This record gives sequence, C-alpha cells and structure tokens, in this order.
Amino acid sequence: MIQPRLLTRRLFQQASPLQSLSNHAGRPIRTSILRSQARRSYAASGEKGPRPIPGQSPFKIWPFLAIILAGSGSYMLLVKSRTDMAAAAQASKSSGQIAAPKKDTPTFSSDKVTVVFVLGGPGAGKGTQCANLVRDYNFTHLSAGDLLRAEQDRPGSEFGQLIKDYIKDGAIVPMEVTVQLLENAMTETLSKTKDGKGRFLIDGFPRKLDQAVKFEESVCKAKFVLFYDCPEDVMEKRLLKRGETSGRTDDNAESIKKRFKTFVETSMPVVDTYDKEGKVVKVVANKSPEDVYAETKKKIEGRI
Ligand SMILES: Nc1ncnc2c1ncn2[C@@H]1O[C@H](COP(=O)(O)OP(=O)(O)OP(=O)(O)O)[C@@H](O)[C@H]1O
Ligand SMILES: O=c1ccn([C@@H]2O[C@H](COP(=O)(O)O)[C@@H](O)[C@H]2O)c(=O)[nH]1
Repeated sequence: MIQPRLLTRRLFQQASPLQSLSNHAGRPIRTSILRSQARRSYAASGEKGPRPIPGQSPFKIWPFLAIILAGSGSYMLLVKSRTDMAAAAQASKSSGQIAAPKKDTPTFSSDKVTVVFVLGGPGAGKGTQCANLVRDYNFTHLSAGDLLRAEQDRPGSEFGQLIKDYIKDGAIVPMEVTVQLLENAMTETLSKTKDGKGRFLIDGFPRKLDQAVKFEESVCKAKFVLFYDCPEDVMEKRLLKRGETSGRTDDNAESIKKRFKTFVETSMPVVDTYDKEGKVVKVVANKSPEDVYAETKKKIEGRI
C-alpha cells in the first residue's frame, strides 16, 4: 500500500510549481512599477515629457510595447502553469516547504534494480501480458494508471480531483505526481527484500518524453521498452467491451478517442525515441493473448 504521508512529503521535495508561479506572477506587477517610474522620471525634469529632438517623435513607444509584450507573455505562462499544477501549487502553499535542488542521481542503481517499461496504445493488452510475465519471471507489476486511480480514490488526497479530470480526458497527469507514486511503490516493494534487489514492469509509463527523462534521472535507468503494437480499431473494440464491466470512467467512446489522440501525439514519440537508442522490443499485439505472450517470451529471452 502507498503511504499517503510519504507521498505528500516526497512530492514536495520535487521542484516547486509555486516557485515558477511566483516568478511569473511578479512580472505584471513589475510592469506597472516600471510604467510609473517612467512617468515619474519624465515629471522630475519639470517638463511634461522629454525634450523632443528635431526629426524624432517626442513619444518613445517601443519601451512600453516591449514591456506590455513581456508582461502578456509572462501572464500566458502563468495561466498555463497554473492550469497544469493547480492542485500541486495549492498543496505546496499549505505545506510551506521549500523545493529541494534538482536530483540527478537515480534513487535505485540498475545493478540491483531492473526496470522494463511496458508501452502500447490503450487496450493493446499491456496489463494482460504483464500478468503472464509476473507469473513466469518474478517481476513486480506497477501500472501507472492503477497507481493514479488508487491515489485518486485515496481519502484526503490533494490530487484526487486533478487525477480524475485528467483520466476522464485521456490527458497525462503532471509527471511529478506519477513519478513519485512509482518511486514510492518501488521503495515499498524493495524494502521487503533482504538485498534491495528487484525487477519491475512499469506498465503504461512513460507516456511523455519529460516523464521518461525525469524517471531515468531521478528514480532508475530503464533496461528496455516492451512495446505492444496494435491497430486502433482492435484496441477500440477491446476497450468498449472492457467498459461494459470495468467501471472505468475512460472506457467509453468519447474518452477512448481522446486517449488515442494523446497516445499518437504524445506517447508514440517516447517509443520512437527509445527505438532510436535500440531499446525497444516490439511485439505484434493483434493476436490471441497466448500468441502475443509466446512472441513476448521469445523476444525478451536474453534481454532479462
Ligand atoms: N490479445 C488479446 N486479444 C483479445 N483481447 C485482449 C487481448 N489482450 C487483452 N485483451 C482484452 O482487452 C482488454 C484490454 O486489455 P488490457 O487491460 O490488458 O490492455 P491495456 O493495454 O493494459 O489497457 P489500458 O492501457 O487501457 O490499461 C481487456 O479486456 C483484455 O481482457
Ligand atoms: O503515466 C501515466 C499513466 C497514466 N496516466 C493517466 O491514466 C489513464 C489511464 O492509464 P492506463 O494505463 O490506461 O490505465 C491515462 O489515460 C492517463 O490519463 C497518466 O496521466 N500518466
């Protein structure tokens, strides 16, 4: 079980969204100060404005335009940052904690801990195949989606509503939340071993390049990526069928469409990036579960 206190404490050891908020938030105020300073310095000469140079306009408009543009840019950044991290910022405020410096040594050494990322479109069969791998290879299965749903349902979670909204929309939850949930779950599993060694299937993560970088920098290097390749129409049928009993808020036609879009636009670039590094093991997933597993086994032998 994830320990709520541990999650909350560790989440705020990450870069604080509040820091960037206050930086951005300062800008519009600064803009108005600059404006009033400009007005004051003109007035100090005892004139209504600067003495015009012949042939030049007496009104210097460019500095004002630059200030207004900078102010608007900062404001747009502020709005985006606030939308993404509203819940985290709120919690950060109330915790009053100062962000720790960026962590660049992974918590777990890949000498002791093996991480395999399991990727594929929604409904490709990742969870189904992970269950087989757990049985046969002594892996611990950590589904990022399951961890997020558990955090969403945890009474008192500051992130519950945020996670709920992101999942329903097929969008990707801010990475600080997911990376921390994964690290906590890994810590808990490894704390039960004598030698601190373990093998993890991290299912449905990373779904975005920044998550991949963050996880490998701060938690553990990944050994390889197991990628289940499946056509959309097949995945859609599977998900609609699953939706009849799953109770998942995103197993419906509207959410499935959004999840596919997110997968193609945001998650496939992760697979492509690892592929360029020779780290992707691709398995055709449009077959019976048994056949998919047979191909999986054949392709991972020698890599684990
Ligand atoms: N090879 C297969 N052939 C037919 N049905 C399958 C196959 N693999 C999985 N399924 C079924 O399809 C549905 C989705 O499978 P699963 O949950 O394993 O996919 P997933 O990739 O983990 O999905 P998600 O990303 O949405 O969590 C399930 O109902 C499962 O029983
Ligand atoms: O790293 C992640 C993993 C998942 N999510 C969100 O959860 C849902 C469901 O994920 P499944 O893997 O299908 O269980 C996904 O659509 C995302 O909204 C995430 O944000 N980050």
